[in-house]
Amino acid sequence: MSEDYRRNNPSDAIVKQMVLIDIRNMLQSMGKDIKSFPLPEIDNTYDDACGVPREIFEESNIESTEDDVALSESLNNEQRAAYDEILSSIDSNDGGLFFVDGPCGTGKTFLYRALLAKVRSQNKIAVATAMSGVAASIMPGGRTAHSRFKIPLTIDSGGYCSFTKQSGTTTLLRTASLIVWDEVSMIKKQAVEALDNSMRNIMDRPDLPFGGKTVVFGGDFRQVLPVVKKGSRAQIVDASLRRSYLWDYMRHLKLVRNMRAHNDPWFAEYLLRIGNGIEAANADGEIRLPDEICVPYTGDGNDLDRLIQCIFPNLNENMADTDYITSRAILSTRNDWVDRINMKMIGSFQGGEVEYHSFDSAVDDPHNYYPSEFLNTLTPNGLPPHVLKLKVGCPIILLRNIDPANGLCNGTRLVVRGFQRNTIDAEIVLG
Ligand SMILES: Nc1ncnc2c1ncn2[C@@H]1O[C@H](COP(=O)(O)OP(=O)(O)OP(=O)(O)O)[C@@H](O)[C@H]1O
Repeated sequence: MSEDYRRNNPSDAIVKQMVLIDIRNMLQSMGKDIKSFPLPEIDNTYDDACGVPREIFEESNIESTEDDVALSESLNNEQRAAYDEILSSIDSNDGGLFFVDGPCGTGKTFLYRALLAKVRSQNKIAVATAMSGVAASIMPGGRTAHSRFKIPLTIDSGGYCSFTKQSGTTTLLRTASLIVWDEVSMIKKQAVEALDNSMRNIMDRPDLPFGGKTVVFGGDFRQVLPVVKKGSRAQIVDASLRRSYLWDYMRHLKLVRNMRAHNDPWFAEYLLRIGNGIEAANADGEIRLPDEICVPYTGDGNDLDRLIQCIFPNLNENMADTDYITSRAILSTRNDWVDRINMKMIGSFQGGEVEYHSFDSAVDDPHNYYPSEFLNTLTPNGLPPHVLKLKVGCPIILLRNIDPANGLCNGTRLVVRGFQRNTIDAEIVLG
């Protein structure tokens, strides 16, 4: 970080201040305060935000590209109707809630991008969020909803977001003309209701949903629903936004035409049949995948190698090609399988291997019930394995929101370019 600043600034003191300001901003975006760390005092003279809350400063500096501004000209009829309706709600005083309802590939993201560009080109603030970091990162200025709205990780009905009335988040949300929240079908209704409660409060309009803002939700209930640990089907459905009191306030904007289908119409229709529950299934509700999209299982011990060979053919000739690396992926349902597949894949890459080890120890464990050998075998969500093996050129995925404003958020895909003792040099390739 300091090296970047040093190029334009010979003074050590100024470089130090600029780095401290960056660290403060990153900590702020994670909901932390630099004052709780033993770091030198900050001199705000070097802060380019000049006292404007960081959230507003960043949002007002998002510049829409020419391509994004031009998107509105190529909307299809359904997208155009939704676009016009949402824009006219922004101009009204009482806002409105919208749910963009479309199966995968019907151009929901395309529509959000067109809306965000239009609103920002009028020098208004548009806040773009999604449930996952990956979906957030394909919208300009996108953030995960949890980090943007400070939604508590566990939340009951009637809860509130954890920003205060004096915070930068409050100023941002009060000023915003449009809020977009994608993948809301995957989020628990209590999280959306918490934002509703907080918005009614900060806007001082307790009788209007979201305090009279224009909020565009999007998602597809045919895809993934909220996670309810050990929840039954009924509990999962009950946790979804469709069961919220807010659902009835939403104007439903349907997108039906599949804009991705021209690449692979058969697959688009197949996914739609599964999502709509009309694909043939056996008595246990299981669907048989057609042979032409399967790598057959033989049980001879080489199945995983065959799968890797099929998805990543000629890996070593193509490993420098970022398009090749990022346009394919092997997904797995369990973390221990992900680790096994990763180990095999790393073995297939050319070049020297570097190993990073975690430091696992249990706090307050005087009888050593949790020895580090045991802790090292655990594969919890969101943490890398105890032994992380990497090679230059291999793809990696970020598991934390380190610097969302600069594209480093949970789900960003990168390619390893080099190694330091405690850090990895990597280049963002997607997200
Ligand atoms: N009006 C349009 N004109 C041209 N291309 C479009 C249009 N709308 C969408 N597309 C293209 O169709 C593809 C799918 O669109 P998009 O990603 O917005 O769909 P989505 O509904 O968000 O899909 P998913 O639910 O899978 O995320 C993209 O390549 C997008 O650029």
